[in-house]
Amino acid sequence: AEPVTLHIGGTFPMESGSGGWAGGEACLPAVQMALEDVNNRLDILPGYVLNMTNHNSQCQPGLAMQQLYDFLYKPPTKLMLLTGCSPVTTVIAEAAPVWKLVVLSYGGSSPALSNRNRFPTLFRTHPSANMQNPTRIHIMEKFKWKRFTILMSVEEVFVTTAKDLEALARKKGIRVDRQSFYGDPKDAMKTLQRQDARIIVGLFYVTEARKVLCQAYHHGLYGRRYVWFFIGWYADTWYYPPPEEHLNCTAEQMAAAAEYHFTTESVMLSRDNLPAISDMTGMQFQERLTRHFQKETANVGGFPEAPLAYDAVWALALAFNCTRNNLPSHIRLENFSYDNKIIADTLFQCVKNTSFRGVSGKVMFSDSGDRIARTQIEQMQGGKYKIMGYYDTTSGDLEWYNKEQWLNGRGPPPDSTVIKKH
Ligand SMILES: CC1(C)CO[C@@H](CC(=O)O)CN1
Repeated sequence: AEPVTLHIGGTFPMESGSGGWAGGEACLPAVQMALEDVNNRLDILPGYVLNMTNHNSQCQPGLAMQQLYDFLYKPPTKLMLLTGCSPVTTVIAEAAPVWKLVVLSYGGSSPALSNRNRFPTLFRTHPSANMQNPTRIHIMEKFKWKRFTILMSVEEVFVTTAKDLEALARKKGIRVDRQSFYGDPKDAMKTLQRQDARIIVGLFYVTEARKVLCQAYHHGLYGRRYVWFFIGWYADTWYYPPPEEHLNCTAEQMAAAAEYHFTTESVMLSRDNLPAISDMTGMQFQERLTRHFQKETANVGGFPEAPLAYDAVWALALAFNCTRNNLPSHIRLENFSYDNKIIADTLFQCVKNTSFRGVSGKVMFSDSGDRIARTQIEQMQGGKYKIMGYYDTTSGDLEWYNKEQWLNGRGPPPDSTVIKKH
């Protein structure tokens, strides 16, 4: 018999529009690869074939609303929606429950998306930006730093991340000061100097990071007595000053200020040699996806997040499979409609119980639908990032390689309030 088609909708930000994330360039091919792989598997959804209608959201919420309308009011009925960047995920995941739709986001990092009241049916294979906070606190404790300063740009994702970081620090008796800025960090940097800030966690996009680094150089806020934490998903050479940004720092000055800074980022590609459920290891997936592009993958939007997009389709397919096996005999998956509570509730439970080895690592969701992922810590040494270790939030274990370096080879700098032993 002909296989029955199950339809899904997907939005992909192919251009960054107003400075958003243009991750669709790599994530759309990754999703299409996953749909092909799942449809070729006889042991998953036998008798069914998955089909996706996709739109280019340009990371624009307004455009995404129009596309949601298109998904909903143009047949055929969709059983689930895939979304990319946070602003689009926010509007679609807030509306979706009205049509009893589950939303799976492969690119939403905003901590605000963990709100189960606003987004009751949202799950994301992309970790929340908050996932890095327990790691940052663990490192502060490891080096016995009792005080640090958050320097942040006032975008929502950084404001929410900073709030979570402060709350965690307070719980651990670590003092936190916070300096925020929008666009130009100059005044905030002057305040850091006045407050004798030594351990600084930076929360901003890469363009602001370069301005901060150049200001740090000119204010002398670097070297033996300072430790900077930057976000780890900037490009490896992010601190080279692009001429068009007119930073009044040379490459050497930027490199000097950047030396020995730490970064934290969520692990998005499994390093396991054990193959994932798709029979590929993370590396094999990456090699296969690279063949789709004629240019350097470092310049392909969303390439680091592609494993998350690939695994989102597997999570969706396994949840459909689970739903098929748990429906009452008189109801079939293809009977899904936007007011069918039994299928919607069964599907929600199946997604909630997701647990499989993906190319991005173990895929599991917390009660708020967040991706549970490990964090990677690196340090800039001699202009190159070196992996310092991994932190597993679930177990609280820090796998540390003892390769960190400090200026003049001595131990970590004091945070200027460490109670000196008399
Ligand atoms: C790590 C990054 C770049 C964080 O922003 C995500 C996009 C978003 O949250 O809108 C994509 N991944």
